[in-house]
Amino acid sequence: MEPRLENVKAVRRSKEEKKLLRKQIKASHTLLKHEGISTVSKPTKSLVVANGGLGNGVSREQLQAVLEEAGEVGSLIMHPHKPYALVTYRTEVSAQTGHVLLNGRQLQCGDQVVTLYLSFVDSVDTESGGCAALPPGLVLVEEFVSPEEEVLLLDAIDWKSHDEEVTVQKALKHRKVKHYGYEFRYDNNNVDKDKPLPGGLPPACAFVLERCVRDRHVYVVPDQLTVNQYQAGQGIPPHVDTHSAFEDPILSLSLGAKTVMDFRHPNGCSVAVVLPGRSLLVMKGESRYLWTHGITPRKFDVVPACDPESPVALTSDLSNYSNLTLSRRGTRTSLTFRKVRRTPCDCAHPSACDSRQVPAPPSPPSLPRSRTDACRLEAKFVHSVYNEIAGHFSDTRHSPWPRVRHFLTLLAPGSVVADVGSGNGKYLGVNPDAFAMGCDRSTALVQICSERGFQAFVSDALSVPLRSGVCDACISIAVIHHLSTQERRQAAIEELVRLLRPGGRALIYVWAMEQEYNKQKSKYLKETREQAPSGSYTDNHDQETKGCEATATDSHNPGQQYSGISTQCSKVHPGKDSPGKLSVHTNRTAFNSQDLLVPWHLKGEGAEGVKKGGQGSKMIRDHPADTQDPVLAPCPVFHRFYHVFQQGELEELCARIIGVTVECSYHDQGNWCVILEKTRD
Ligand SMILES: O=C(O)CCC(=O)C(=O)O
Ligand SMILES: [Fe+2]
Repeated sequence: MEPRLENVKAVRRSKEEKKLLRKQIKASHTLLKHEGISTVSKPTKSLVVANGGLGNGVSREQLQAVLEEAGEVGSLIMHPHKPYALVTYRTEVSAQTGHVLLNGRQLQCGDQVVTLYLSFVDSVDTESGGCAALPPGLVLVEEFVSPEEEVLLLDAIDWKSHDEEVTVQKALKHRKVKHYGYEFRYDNNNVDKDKPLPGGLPPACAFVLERCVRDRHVYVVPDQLTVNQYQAGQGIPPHVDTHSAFEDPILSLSLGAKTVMDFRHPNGCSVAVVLPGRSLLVMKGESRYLWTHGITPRKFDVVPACDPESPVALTSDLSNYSNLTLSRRGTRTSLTFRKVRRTPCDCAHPSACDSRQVPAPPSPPSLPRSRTDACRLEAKFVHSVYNEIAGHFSDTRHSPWPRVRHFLTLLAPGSVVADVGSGNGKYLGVNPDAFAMGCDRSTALVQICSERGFQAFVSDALSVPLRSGVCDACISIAVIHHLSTQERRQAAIEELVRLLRPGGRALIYVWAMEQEYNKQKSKYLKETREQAPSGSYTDNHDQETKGCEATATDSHNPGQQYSGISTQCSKVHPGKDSPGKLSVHTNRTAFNSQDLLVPWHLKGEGAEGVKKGGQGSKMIRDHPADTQDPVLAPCPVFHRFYHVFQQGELEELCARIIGVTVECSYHDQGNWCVILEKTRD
């Protein structure tokens, strides 16, 4: 009996080990795919700890303690929201011990358990970023009021009448809001300027206002106050305070627990600002008019680890930091003081200004009649739009489409692949054995590729700066439909063919006019607004569905700020009045013309949290952007030009090109696709 038992035990152990190894390999594939981190098999001093990130709810202290079981830790890098950490031990022996000892280790993080998987990496960049610049015009004044004054101010807020109005359930879900001076109406994002509230501002606030004037933060005394009280887990969606409602600047006094406020430029650049209790935030100029501000609803913030409990204001783009930790949120009350505006806003940011949007709608563009027209149309309705929406666009693009992945994974090791129109680079890491280069017309998207560790450069799809015949394969996914004439669409395919060596293959995807094929509706049509609420993104086949969709708020939000930004056509309505003009497509409906403008509703940071939580990476799940929140985030609308392809059109275009054969063509979730082979030079 003895030996048999021993045998069973041995088999069991090795099964567990095998399972662990499988999971570890899977984790390192995920790291490569989503984070661009390559692991190596030979031992080094550095390890990537999958699932050991701040994004998994693991705190720095907790992870450090576990890692030190294996030896002395030289550096530990934990980036905000990421599902991994990077550790460098003092010696390779310690790293090897850590690799053996800690693989599969389970950590209790709040009410969830995470399992760590460790793999060696070649080296770790230990650069710790400094403080990022604040958005222009933003000033943070620490210790603006004393602890005694803080108590006095908090006592002066009368929540009683507020609490009677809201049900317990609502109060639990949302931050508490109370207005003084004038009511701020969330239905039209404006104030009733002719209906001042009785009682004005609480007298207890007078000293704050005097101090603000004394210190020249404002020149005109504010006459409106909004008090927001946030419990841990509550937030405010990203928004710009309506230009036509309030003057510049806006002052926000933070009382109680500190929080992190996120500022975001329309180009996607974001800065997280730690607001300590008793500090005054002055939003002026660009930071007041152009950048959105918001607080992501979550229970922990990621803050620099140096002194997380200190009230010192640390303003930074947290993604530059390596030395970060989690800080539990508490109750924060903010007093936002504003001056009601009596004349239309004449700020320097008309693209974001609701006062500027009353004039007649700008005329929609027509289909181009010349090469110059086409370039102009694409510059305005494709290139500049992708630059403006790059951050949000990238947030909605994570999973490679299976058939594109399949094409890439079949390539022989060492193959050279060009992804022409690589977007955020989601295909560049799919086949680690191939050498993939990305290029895109959008500088902002190329920047995102580089940040993810991919090779990418800025290039027009019609003239890629690579030698002819250098590629074994090319992909062009959701790119050619953005070209506005047939000549240019054909030229884009010719350019792919030029890059291929004889025998090389290209995979092309374009959006299909036929969104229903073989009696099957594409996901784009199937996902109704209710199924895809604002900010809820899942990534799948349909290229242009997540994010360009109209959201539930659109139709109920007459006060929504349409910026139209670069496109200037957010109020374009096609049809009878504008013959020959491009029509604006209604998202998630069938196409009724081949050449059209497709709206993209730019969302802020709130959506990001949802996306990250939904990636299966065990990230802390930020509360989904709260569509019920009374503050409606202004949602600028951009329009992108598309030529949707009819059945057979893509093949026909390929057939015009000499030295090419179409190997196969298919319909894939609302796209027409071909694989072509270059038969000769
Ligand atoms: O809580 C804060 O500091 C900001 C509040 C705010 O942005 C607003 O009420 O518009
Ligand atoms: Fe605000």
